[in-house]
Amino acid sequence: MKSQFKKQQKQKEKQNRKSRKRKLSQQSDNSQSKQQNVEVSKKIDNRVVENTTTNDAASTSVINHVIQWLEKRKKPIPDRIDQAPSSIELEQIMRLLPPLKERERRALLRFVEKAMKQKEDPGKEKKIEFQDSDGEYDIDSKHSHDEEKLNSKRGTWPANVEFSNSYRWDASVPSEIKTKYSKTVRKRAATFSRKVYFKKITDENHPAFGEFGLYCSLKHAKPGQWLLDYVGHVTMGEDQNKKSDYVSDFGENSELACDADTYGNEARFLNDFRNTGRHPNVEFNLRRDKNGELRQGVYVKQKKDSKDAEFDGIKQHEELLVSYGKSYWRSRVGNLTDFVWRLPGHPMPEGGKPPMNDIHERAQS
Ligand SMILES: C[S@@+](CC[C@H](N)C(=O)[O-])C[C@H]1O[C@@H](n2cnc3c(N)ncnc32)[C@H](O)[C@@H]1O
Repeated sequence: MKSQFKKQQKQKEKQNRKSRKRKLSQQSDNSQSKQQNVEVSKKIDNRVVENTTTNDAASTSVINHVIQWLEKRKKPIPDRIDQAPSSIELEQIMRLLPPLKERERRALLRFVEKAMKQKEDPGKEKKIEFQDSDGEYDIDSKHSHDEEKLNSKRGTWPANVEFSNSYRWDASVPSEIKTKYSKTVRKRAATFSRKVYFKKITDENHPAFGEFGLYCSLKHAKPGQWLLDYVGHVTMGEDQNKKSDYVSDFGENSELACDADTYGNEARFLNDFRNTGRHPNVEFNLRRDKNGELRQGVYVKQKKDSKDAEFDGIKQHEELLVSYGKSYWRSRVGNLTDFVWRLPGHPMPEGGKPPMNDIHERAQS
């Protein structure tokens, strides 16, 4: 009895699907012929006629997208949708649907809106996603003319450092910690970020003259914008290499250390603001990526957190500067007051950079 009922149900669904397909192809034929009519009338009297076709075709694809979304989630497709006029609005379609959860309603609306937008301007949607999401490491698209120009500014990646956008977990990190921070690790492309570039510092007055620095390649990086992640070899904090100059605290309780000395990405070239005459313009913030992996993001500072009253983001070719924290410097140079010779917002002192300002020399003395 049950199985016969099921059989009838299945047959009904099959018929519904067929009639839906027929209807959709009729609708698209209709809209095509309407489109031709509009074209013809334009040619005859050379006037811009209201394009009714757009509305019809748009609603047809709205229905299409709604059905596509429901089918993918194996949700019943009500007959009422099949019988709906092609001019139906998305809001009305939503009312014809089986009761969806609020979360599902929002997901469906987002899906249809995105699909419609992409149809209007297929290039636009992709571009926005590329610039603002953390999916940047997934994309292997063609470079624009501007990017090529910026690429030529980029320094040569040091041969002794393995480039990667994924963390390398030390075998000694307990598996509970590793899974807490990266349940499903996404394979990231080993490509440079398009938002930043690194190059040798040629300004003799710069405290890190002769080393590398990290610069903004975007026309304007807005306050609060995510730029890239600090990536490296991850160990427990107590196991960190004390001789490395590239260690950043990591983990929700800073129980880990992320060392980019011989493994990592461009974020390893971030310099500290001290003695540059500038305030820090970026900061580290922990974030979870779309798969829930914990990442140490490098973000443009928020206006309210900047010590520079005029701060409004970072301009193209401006150096990104962070604060390493006092303890980083104390462990290397001892007394910080003696080490700092130029304050933010202040000009170069007369006579230029003082002797013995190189932190490596100081550390050895
Ligand atoms: C994480 S690395 C930064 C990138 C480094 N400049 C490079 O070329 O690899 C840290 C090292 O950069 C240099 N550095 C960064 N900020 C500095 C500053 N404000 N003054 C002097 N040296 C700095 C120091 O040599 C420090 O040990």
